[in-house]
Amino acid sequence: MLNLGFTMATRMPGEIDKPLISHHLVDSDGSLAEPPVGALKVGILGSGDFARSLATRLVGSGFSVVVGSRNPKRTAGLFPSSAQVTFQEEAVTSPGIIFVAVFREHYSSLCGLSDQLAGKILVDVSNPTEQEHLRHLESNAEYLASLFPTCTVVKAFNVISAWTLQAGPRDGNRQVPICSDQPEAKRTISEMVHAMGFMPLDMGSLVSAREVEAMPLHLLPAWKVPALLALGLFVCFFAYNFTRDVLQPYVQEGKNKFYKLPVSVVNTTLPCVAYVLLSLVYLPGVLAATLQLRRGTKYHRFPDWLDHWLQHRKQIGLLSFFCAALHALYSFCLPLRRSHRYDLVNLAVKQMLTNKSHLWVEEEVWRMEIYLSLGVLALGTLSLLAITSLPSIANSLNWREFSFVQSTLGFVALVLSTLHTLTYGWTRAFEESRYKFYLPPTFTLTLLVPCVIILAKGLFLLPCFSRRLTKIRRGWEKDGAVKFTLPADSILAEKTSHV
Ligand SMILES: NC(=O)C1=CN([C@@H]2O[C@H](COP(=O)(O)OP(=O)(O)OC[C@H]3O[C@@H](n4cnc5c(N)ncnc54)[C@H](OP(=O)(O)O)[C@@H]3O)[C@@H](O)[C@H]2O)C=CC1
Ligand SMILES: [Fe+3]
Repeated sequence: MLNLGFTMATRMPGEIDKPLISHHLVDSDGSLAEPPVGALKVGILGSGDFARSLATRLVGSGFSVVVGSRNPKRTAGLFPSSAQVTFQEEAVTSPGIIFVAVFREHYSSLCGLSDQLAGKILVDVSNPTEQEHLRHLESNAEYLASLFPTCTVVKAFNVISAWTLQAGPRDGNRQVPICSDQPEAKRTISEMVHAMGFMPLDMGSLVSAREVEAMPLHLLPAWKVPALLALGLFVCFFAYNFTRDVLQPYVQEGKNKFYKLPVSVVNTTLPCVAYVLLSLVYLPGVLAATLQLRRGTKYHRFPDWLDHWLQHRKQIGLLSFFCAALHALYSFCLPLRRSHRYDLVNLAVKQMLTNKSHLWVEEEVWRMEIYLSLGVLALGTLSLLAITSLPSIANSLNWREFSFVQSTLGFVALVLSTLHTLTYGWTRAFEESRYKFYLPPTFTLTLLVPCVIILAKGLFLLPCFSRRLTKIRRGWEKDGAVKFTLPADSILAEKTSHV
């Protein structure tokens, strides 16, 4: 392994995360200190945004930095004073590790340095654009390796932005995926990553570079389907509520109720979306358990659609929480609307005219008290679920605690939401006057799936089903014989074992 200089500390057993070199070498006045004499020398080719941030972080982490530029005079002033900025040829002579902070299309312009670079580690930090990624079959790192066959290429740091490097690891993404065909070189760069305060993540050989380079191109891939689902539900429920609450009074009675669109209709739509989404978090688990019960074994792959659905439960749950939180906020705003005040005043005037002094419907009062309380409890439970799904919190829970919160408390949230919806509806579902255009009140549409889930969960608790499910999940087959299994299948089955 390459020696990382005399500032290296000895690592104690178990201290995996402790950097071998003290990072953030900052003077008491906040400026970056000079690297210690004898510190490991690192070269950087390029003097752009990334090179500057990298040099700053490297100097701050105790490395000696030499930058290779085509025009050192122009760029020297932009780098920390302790970094040496010189011509490319001079910069690559002494360091054993060279960061290539130039774009792929300029790699070939570095070929003149092949002799000086021979035997050294080249760190490829580049990121392709989406078009480049599709256009080139080989990754940037593999291309660099093909141009410099006498060098060892390591892919690293491409997922870290120049800004994160500059600001320090505390403000950004700490993980740095690394891959190379040379384990020794990979280890050396991992040490550097540690020293700079980041966490190295071994991605294997250089073939993985394509995957590593694709990482920053993804735009929330796990959220695409859940977000589209939530949007689709929102559009459907909004259209339904618009037809019932705005279009119908306009067409049949000539009443203009379009003012309801921004707040009232949205607020009737949001709880429906939240409620259906929450049901969709628990429905695949019920389907998976039903499939296992029917097949009598867990060693059968679930259909692809069910597997994908199971994997997206967290995102669907978080979107459900988001809609529920918005519903709570909108509900707070309802009494603030001018239309609401007019309604109240009009009601008071109407009462006076009809000589009624005391308006108090005991049943309505109770209904509202109960459904508000249940709504607050449901939102509180959903908040707990959302908080525990954050990686930092989830990592601090053991498997049983996590399963209890996500499975048991999640189910409690579903039951509370169902009760909230039922008490909101109370007898409304059966009142003929509530059916407009022959369309039933919206909440009745949302009740079917959660009720099926609650019923199924109740059934699974019955001894005959629960015993059978336990047996299946522990690997006891219908005929008593344990079949040959693929590990992937059992992992998949385990994922649903907390249904
Ligand atoms: N900016 C960022 O946040 C991130 C950037 N990266 C990667 O880092 C690399 C550099 O990016 P960035 O610093 O932003 O880009 P810049 O355009 O700011 O810098 C590119 C540098 O390449 C050097 N260079 C060397 N040879 C040539 C040449 N023939 N033609 C033009 N320039 C040349 C230039 O330095 P000189 O003139 O001194 O020779 C120039 O400053 C890229 O591969 C990028 O994908 C990766 C992650 C994040
Ligand atoms: Fe509500």
